[in-house]
Amino acid sequence: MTDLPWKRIVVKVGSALIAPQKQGCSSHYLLGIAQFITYCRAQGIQVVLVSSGSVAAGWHHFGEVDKPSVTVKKAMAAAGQADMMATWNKLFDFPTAQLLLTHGDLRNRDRYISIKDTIFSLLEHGLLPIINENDAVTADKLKVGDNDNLSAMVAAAADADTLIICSDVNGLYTQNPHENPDATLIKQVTEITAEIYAMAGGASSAVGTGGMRTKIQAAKKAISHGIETFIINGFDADSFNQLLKGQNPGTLFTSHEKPMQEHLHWMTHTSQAQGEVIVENDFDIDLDAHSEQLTSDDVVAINGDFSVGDTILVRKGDGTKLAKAKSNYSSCLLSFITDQDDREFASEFQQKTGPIISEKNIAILE
Ligand SMILES: Nc1ncnc2c1ncn2[C@@H]1O[C@H](COP(=O)(O)OP(=O)(O)O)[C@@H](O)[C@H]1O
Ligand SMILES: N[C@@H](CCC(=O)OP(=O)(O)O)C(=O)O
Repeated sequence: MTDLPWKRIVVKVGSALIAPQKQGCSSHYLLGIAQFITYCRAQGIQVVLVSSGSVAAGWHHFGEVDKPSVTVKKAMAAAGQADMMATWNKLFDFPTAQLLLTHGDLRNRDRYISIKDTIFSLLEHGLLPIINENDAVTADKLKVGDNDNLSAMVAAAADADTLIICSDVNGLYTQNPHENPDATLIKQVTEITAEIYAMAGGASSAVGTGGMRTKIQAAKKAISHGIETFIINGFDADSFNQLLKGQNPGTLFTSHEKPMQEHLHWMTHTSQAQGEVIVENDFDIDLDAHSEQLTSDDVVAINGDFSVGDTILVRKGDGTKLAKAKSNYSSCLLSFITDQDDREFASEFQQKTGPIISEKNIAILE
């Protein structure tokens, strides 16, 4: 064993490790993961567990179904979540706590802060937070949809330094290894390019969601927050031995040296724009340095209903996304000013009320 450099880690466990046969939970593969978590905690490393598997664990209660409806899947999740927690609890001799989240919770800044507080309080008091999406209640518009992206959002909220995604393959291959025997493992990724995305396909197992594609999205979110990300094979106990020796058992995504500021990261990767402000195609203000210069004169259209403080997307009419930002105006007030024929009145109004978006609350999009 080596001295591990981690202070706080998030371990994400895929469905295939929890309920491989869709016949309820099995502790077969979880034992090695639980030992790894227990060892890390004994070294003073704080651990958050993001566990998939509620749907797969609850599946067997619903007869022989191949493709369950959305409603049945929600019911499977409700049944399987309790079983999954009970299985984890049998493997730990310290207390755990369950958090079930939706994107609706994470994208609301107040609820996001509240989630952060809860995670930190659990960690301070020595509990292991076990997090999953609240599949039983969520709807399309409100869900993250996969636990890879959820684990990256959780890692950012927990201010973790490392995210370990335990899957059913050794890491990212040049192609899906189940479909292409010639695919080779990529050991390290320093930049997530279009080429990396092109390698990653969807899930091919009966229980996985998202496949490698959502793992790359998760890595992208995590590394921009300064969080190193591993994709490893959770079926192989040696993966955990290697991690404990400071080695890379799968694919390592190295983190950015200069992480984004916390609230800008949240705005870029977790919050969802409630509306859009469309500017002229020839708009050329450098929003990074001069966001306050954006005025109603530049705005050609406003889409959606948003309130003061909501996240908005600023984009050009041709579709180019410029920035996500916190709006200082409601959509209603902004439309009122933009529609004014008396431009002098509009200008004076904005001088008194302040800029549409402020410099400290803008995240420039690549
Ligand atoms: N380039 C790739 N490298 C590795 N696996 C890939 C790739 N493209 C697609 N996959 C698929 O992604 C799967 C892992 O994702 P998924 O089934 O969602 O598992 P998990 O439950 O661990 O999230 C692999 O089993 C494989 O079928
Ligand atoms: N929240 C779902 C899992 C969603 C998911 O992303 O699954 P997986 O690809 O196995 O990590 C569940 O508990 O069944």
